[in-house]
Amino acid sequence: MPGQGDAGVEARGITRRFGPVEALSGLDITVPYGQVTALVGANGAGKTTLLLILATLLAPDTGTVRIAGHDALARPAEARDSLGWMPDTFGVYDQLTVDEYLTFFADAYGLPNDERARRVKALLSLVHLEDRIGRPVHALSRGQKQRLGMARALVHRPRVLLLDEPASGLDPRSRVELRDLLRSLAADGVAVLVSSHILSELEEIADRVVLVDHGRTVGDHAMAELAGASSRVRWRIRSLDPERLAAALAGALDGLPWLEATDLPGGAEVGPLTEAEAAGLLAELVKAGVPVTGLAPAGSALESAYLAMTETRR
Ligand SMILES: Nc1ncnc2c1ncn2[C@@H]1O[C@H](COP(=O)(O)OP(=O)(O)OP(=O)(O)O)[C@@H](O)[C@H]1O
Repeated sequence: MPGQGDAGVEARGITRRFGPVEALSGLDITVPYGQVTALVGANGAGKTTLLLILATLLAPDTGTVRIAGHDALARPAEARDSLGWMPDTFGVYDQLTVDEYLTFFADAYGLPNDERARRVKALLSLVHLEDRIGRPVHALSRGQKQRLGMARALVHRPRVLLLDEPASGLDPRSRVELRDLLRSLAADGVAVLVSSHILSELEEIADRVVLVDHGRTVGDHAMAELAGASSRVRWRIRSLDPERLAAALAGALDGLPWLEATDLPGGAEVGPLTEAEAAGLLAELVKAGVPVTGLAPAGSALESAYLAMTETRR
């Protein structure tokens, strides 16, 4: 899909205050076309504030924002034509039916009359809500509303898609479908930016991750690069004799003072340890006669990168 500008989103030096709170303090972000970029950070890090600014719904105090090549601050209407926005909470219009709701937005985006009905039907089928046609929006469940919100964001075939916690109300099947949908949009050339706290899920969706902390970008990594990083992670140990494992780990804790161990059914979780440290611990356990049946990283590479970032910033 031909895009304007080098990337879907290019924002530089964004600052935004709310009274005494500096929500964003010089944040930079680039969201390339054809990729899913994950926006990750602790509660209050500034993710929603950033997404609202990129969606042209909130003005920054300083900085520049380009959406599909358009200056979003000087020409917000042009930027809006190029972007789809899915907020974390669903808006109003509860009295409309599901199809009236989408038709309203198709109309607002200036879709030609003869295309509107077809587009609405195709979108409802895309988010598996065809059987809700004619039903009021207020009768939808939270997850169904999320899916309708996704359809709304796609009405005008945007080249840039911004999603704030899109998976939060979804059941497991809908999450898988959301993942597939975002991957296929990226494959079509759309620049997708998605914020979420569900790191394991993002790892399967995203090509890149931008880590935000206290209103600043503190990391920008390709997911493949993170997977190869040898950072300390937590490890899950399975044992035929969990009690002996717990006793042996209690001994090991003296030699590895930073190590924390948590009992799990049938084993324990320990960490943070590098791969080499985990192998060393395993050798100690085997030497102590503990029947170990499994040793595997407990979290994802993204989770490790995130924990490493927040560990140093506490
Ligand atoms: N309208 C507002 N008025 C005052 N303070 C605000 C407002 N919006 C955000 N803030 C503050 O700005 C900071 C960043 O908030 P933001 O909602 O962007 O964080 P977030 O990363 O999206 O958090 P979460 O993961 O909890 O959704 C927080 O300290 C928040 O309290």
